[in-house]
Amino acid sequence: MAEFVSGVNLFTDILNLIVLGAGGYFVSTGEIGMPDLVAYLLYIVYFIQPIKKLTNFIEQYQAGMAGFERFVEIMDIKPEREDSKYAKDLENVSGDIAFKNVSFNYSDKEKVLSNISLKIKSGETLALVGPSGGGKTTLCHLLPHFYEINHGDITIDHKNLNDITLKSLRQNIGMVQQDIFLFSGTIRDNILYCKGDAKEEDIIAAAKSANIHDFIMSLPNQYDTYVGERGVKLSGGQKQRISIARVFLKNPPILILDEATSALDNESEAIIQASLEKLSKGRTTIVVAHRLSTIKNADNIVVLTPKGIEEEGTHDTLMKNNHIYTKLYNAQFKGYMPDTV
Ligand SMILES: Nc1ncnc2c1ncn2[C@@H]1O[C@H](COP(=O)(O)OP(=O)(O)OP(=O)(O)O)[C@@H](O)[C@H]1O
Repeated sequence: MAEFVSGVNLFTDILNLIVLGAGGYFVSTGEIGMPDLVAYLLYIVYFIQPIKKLTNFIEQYQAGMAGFERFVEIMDIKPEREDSKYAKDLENVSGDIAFKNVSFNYSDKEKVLSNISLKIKSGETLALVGPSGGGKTTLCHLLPHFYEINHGDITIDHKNLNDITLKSLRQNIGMVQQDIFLFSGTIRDNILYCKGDAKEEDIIAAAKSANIHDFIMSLPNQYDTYVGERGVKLSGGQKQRISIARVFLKNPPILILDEATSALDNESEAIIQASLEKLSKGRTTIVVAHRLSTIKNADNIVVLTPKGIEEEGTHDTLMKNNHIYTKLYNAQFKGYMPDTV
């Protein structure tokens, strides 16, 4: 299709040149007069240019859809799974979460998570830390049922994920991920994605809570500003804050924050951290933390390594243990590297 579109655009460009060239030639030889030339120009404007606009529209639509499908893949489709006939909607969620002896692997080759058990009480924050590849993101992705586990149970409010309709499950979970997806459209469209019927004042309140409203108002078209290839270019921090506004608007009782590893400048990081703290208030939150400074106040910190859960407790308890967490912490704050993690 893309080849067809660019082929049509090339064709209309050549047609424009031929018509203009021929018009110029016949005017210069005196064979046609000005009225004919005007007719030629009208032909270009009314016939050829609309074809071009249409093909450009198709091109933009395709680019937008490709990105949109990637996003939907994350929140809606992965994997294609039918609800069981006993599945019920998750309603009035309080947000108690439990993983009981959960094992999971992507393929037959190696187990990514083996016999993981943990609990998160309603409204509390659990932080996952540990070396790269330990399975932190994977564990988060099991909660919205992106994958089927091989063994064990995952429950929300004591209801097994298998007995909850996928749609209602995901309506109750908000995610702020490392890879932020904004689709081609306006800033308003992007904030509205999870709640299409939201009122204007709610959109603005969400943007204010995500510390992005003032920036949006500084743009010439404000909330109607286009983002994406043909729109305004946004920094990583600004995109992150728009994705946070989206979750504020959705207002789910359960939150998954997979902290971005990419370097944000200190100012952006502080602003984003402040809005994430506000977002997680009163919600059951799982946070994957790479910067340990952000999770000192978490109710529970789990150290996940390829061996499984190696340590668990509050920041103070884990520092007293003087084991893996202490080494990770000291590596970040005192500048020396751990030798065993
Ligand atoms: N979609 C996937 N398909 C196959 N293997 C995967 C997939 N995603 C992750 N893995 C593998 O699973 C293991 C755990 O990865 P995961 O991303 O969960 O770790 P992590 O602790 O979140 O790492 P990081 O701190 O680098 O984000 C790794 O060996 C990784 O290569």
